[in-house]
Amino acid sequence: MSAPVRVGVVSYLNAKPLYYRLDEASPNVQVEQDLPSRLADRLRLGELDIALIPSVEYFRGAGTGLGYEVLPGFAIAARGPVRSVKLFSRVPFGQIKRLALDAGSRTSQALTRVWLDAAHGVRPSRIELLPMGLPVLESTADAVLVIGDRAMTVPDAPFHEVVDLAEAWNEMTGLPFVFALWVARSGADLGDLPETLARCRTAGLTHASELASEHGPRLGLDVATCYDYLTRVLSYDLGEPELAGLRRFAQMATQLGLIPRGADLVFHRPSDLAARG
Ligand SMILES: C=C(O[C@@H]1C=C(C(=O)O)C=C[C@H]1O)C(=O)O
Repeated sequence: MSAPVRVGVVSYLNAKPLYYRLDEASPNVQVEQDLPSRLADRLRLGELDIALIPSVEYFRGAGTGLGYEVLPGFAIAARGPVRSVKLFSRVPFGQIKRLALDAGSRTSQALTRVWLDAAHGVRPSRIELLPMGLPVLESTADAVLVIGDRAMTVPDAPFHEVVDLAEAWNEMTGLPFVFALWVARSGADLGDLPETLARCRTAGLTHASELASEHGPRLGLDVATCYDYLTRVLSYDLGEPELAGLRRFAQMATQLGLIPRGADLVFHRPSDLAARG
């Protein structure tokens, strides 16, 4: 038997439908859960063959010649508010000088800077990481970006202004926002993994109520909220509207120097496509 395909998956609730029972569906995969930022680093180091990585990290890898390939048709995206990517600010957005960014994120880190620049003309002079272990309310930065499961339980009340960044993006551009993509290292032999992942996504969404009941209580969220989050708030397709959102984001992030110039989308082409004619 050939070596297992090393698959990195985001540990947050939002990604669960994309790899629903993947290890049962495919015996030759090794599934590893991690934070989005860590998955990006591990894919870059060659410790994984394919991973759900922050979309901005695809462009960084592609722009530095890593030979990354996007699996067509899949994404973690939102067409309106996403609920789990929020900027909590103690001062009016236009006055943010010191910004703390969730250490688990990469894409939303860039989105925060793109949005602050485009919507408020703000480029914070001091940018730091919000460590995973630090309670959000303990950060003394002017504003704090928080993503994923923990973002959904941070109260708004202690802050001056709070924004859902996917909603803000949609209001600014009229486009969906793409947070993460399945990205493979070029040359990785994925076998029939793309087809298996498509089946997992279908099964995951069919079993969204089971995922909501399993994870809601653990995360301190009610099951109906989780179900709504998985089935209505998030979208898992990479269609034309998502691609338009992704390209616009890449353009704006490039202008701010957050992505190298010339990074373009390259899609993974199944190895048996040519054989099928
Ligand atoms: C919507 C979210 O998407 C996540 C956000 C990411 C990022 O900001 O880099 C990466 C992966 C996604 O799972 C979230 O975690 O809340």
